[in-house]
Amino acid sequence: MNNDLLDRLAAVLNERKQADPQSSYVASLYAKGLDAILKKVGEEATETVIAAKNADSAQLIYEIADLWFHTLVVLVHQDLHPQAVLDELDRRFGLSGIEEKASRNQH
Ligand SMILES: N=c1c2ncn([C@@H]3O[C@H](COP(=O)(O)OP(=O)(O)OP(=O)(O)O)[C@@H](O)[C@H]3O)c2ncn1[C@@H]1O[C@H](COP(=O)(O)O)[C@@H](O)[C@H]1O
Repeated sequence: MNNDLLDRLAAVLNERKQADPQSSYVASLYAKGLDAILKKVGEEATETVIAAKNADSAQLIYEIADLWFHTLVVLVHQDLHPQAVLDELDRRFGLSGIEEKASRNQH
């Protein structure tokens, strides 16, 4: 998922806070509240586990897309931007030193 896609998706998810729940899936989730959104995250996580155990690659990609999507809905619902998660991953990657080792090996 590149940053541009995350930015555009986060902008749409924010806009849906003002949308009609009858016409938008995301607005309908917001209207149901945090517990309903978290229930979807749990369901998608379970479906991800099942797809992986079945070694079904296409289904696994589909379910992880659903899982990532619903975790993005949680972030935006909590007024957080997905960039904060990328920053945290970036920080951990930097701490691991893998980036430096890889660049050293190229020389
Ligand atoms: N990326 C997604 C996306 N991924 C998954 N989903 C929805 O997430 C749900 C996944 O639930 P399930 O797998 O349980 O399938 P389901 O049986 O249809 O779901 P339920 O009836 O149990 O809720 C489905 O209803 C999918 O349509 C998504 N809905 C919307 N988006 C994006 O969000 C944007 C805003 O969506 P709207 O709010 O609908 O305009 C869209 O432009 C899309 O880019």
